[in-house]
Amino acid sequence: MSAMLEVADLHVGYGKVEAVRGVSLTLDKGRIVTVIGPNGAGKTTLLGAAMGLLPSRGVLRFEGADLHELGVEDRVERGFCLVPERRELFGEMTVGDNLILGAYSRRKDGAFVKSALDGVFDRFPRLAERRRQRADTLSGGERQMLAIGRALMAGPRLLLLDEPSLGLAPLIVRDILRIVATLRDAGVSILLVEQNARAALETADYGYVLETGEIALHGAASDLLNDPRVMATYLGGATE
Ligand SMILES: Nc1ncnc2c1ncn2[C@@H]1O[C@H](COP(=O)(O)OP(=O)(O)OP(=O)(O)O)[C@@H](O)[C@H]1O
Repeated sequence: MSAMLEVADLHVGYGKVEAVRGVSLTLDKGRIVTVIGPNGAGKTTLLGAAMGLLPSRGVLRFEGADLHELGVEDRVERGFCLVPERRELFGEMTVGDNLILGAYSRRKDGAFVKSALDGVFDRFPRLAERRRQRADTLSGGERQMLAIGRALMAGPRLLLLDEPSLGLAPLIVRDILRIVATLRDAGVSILLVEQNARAALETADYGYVLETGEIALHGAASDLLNDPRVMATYLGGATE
């Protein structure tokens, strides 16, 4: 089976500074692949290149098609959707209106928008309860749910998630990542970038460790959770 997303020897830089240096990874359809690593390792940069927000060189293919030939909108059309690290919600708009913006590319198809909205509200009852509330009145966890919900409004096939656990309490992180796992079970493929290595590896099928722009280690997520190097550096020294 060929990979849904194939990245090989990818280089991404800001001017002369190379932030991603020869990264290779693959993501098979219906899987959660996580990229873990410390602050500044290049995780966000990697997602930016995959989404087409940053120029890159190397192999970048989606279902066999060369992504370098596709702009951001083409990638969205093919089913890419990025949930950015800062969530980037419109605070003064209601929860419902933020969600509807997520279906912007299909805004003229009222039946699609309604059914997508119903789908998000089924998945996130908390957002349904707060649909008329301003987004800036939500808690951190609810904002992350809204950011993911807005991405789902576009009907994604590949979700790029940038640090969904950022700033959230451990119990909320668990809730959010449980939802991420249900999305995978519903057929959405997921590239999950995280600093919270344990939570990410407990959720993902496969993991890559990114250090200063290079893949230091990769393997089945369950193996990485028990890898002494990962344990020592990213999991606080021991498994629970
Ligand atoms: N706009 C930019 N201009 C110049 N350098 C940048 C820019 N954005 C990121 N960098 C640099 O690229 C490197 C990788 O940053 P990146 O944000 O991709 O890391 P990260 O692993 O996502 O870290 P974090 O968890 O802090 O977001 C860092 O050295 C960072 O300082």
